Amino acid sequence: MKPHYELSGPEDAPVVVLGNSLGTTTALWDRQLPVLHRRFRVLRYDHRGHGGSGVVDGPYRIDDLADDVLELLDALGLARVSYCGVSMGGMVGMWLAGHAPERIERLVLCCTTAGFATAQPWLERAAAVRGSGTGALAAAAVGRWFTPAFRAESPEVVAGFAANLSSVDDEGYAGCCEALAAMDLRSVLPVIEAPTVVISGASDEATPPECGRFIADSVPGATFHLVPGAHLANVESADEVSAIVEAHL
Ligand SMILES: O=C(O)CC1=CCC(=O)O1
Repeated sequence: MKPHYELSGPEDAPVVVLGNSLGTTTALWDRQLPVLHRRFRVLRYDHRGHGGSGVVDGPYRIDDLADDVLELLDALGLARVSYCGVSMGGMVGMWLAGHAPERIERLVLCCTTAGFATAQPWLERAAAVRGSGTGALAAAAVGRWFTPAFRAESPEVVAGFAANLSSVDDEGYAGCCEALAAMDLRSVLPVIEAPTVVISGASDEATPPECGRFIADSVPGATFHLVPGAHLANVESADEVSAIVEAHL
């Protein structure tokens, strides 16, 4: 299904697509926009069930989320783009670069993994959210997304992310959890041709730095950066991440 999208920045500039993590919306990238708009046309979109996108019943697979991006690129007449993704958005990026290499110019993978050790926690979370809704997850989620120091310093930013998560459709969130349960992208990493940068948050417990290092070691020529922050390190270390992204793209 074609997702909700927002295009911004200079109309004649090369396009970079920004992919979000589970439970977040296009607002995830607000802090990167001033830097990216200097040189790029920015295409942000929401995963199915998230933000302004429609929802279909789950379970989904990462392939479905990636097909949504390809449908959007086709609808906008974009043959080839660069792609940056945080967490689940990064998984979509790995899938696209591995399965549709002709569409991906350069790749940034932030706070992500090519596979989880076990599916069970994701299946349990899918069941929990179908029972109690996304609002019930918000407090625990922001505890994974931001360090205690950032939560204390920027409570209004954290509250905004919690509110956005609470607005995510329950079935859409659950379907994405099931995509994460089934996701294993390890076999595509060695065939990725797009020049790739991997970024991890030093305090990320959801996709710890060793997950990023594994990706960087497996994608030919990829480089690895460790920045301060937890799972949404692009928010917490916005300047560092923006500089890495701009330099790579
Ligand atoms: O559990 C979370 O919220 C962290 C996370 C894992 C995959 C993703 O996109 O976010």
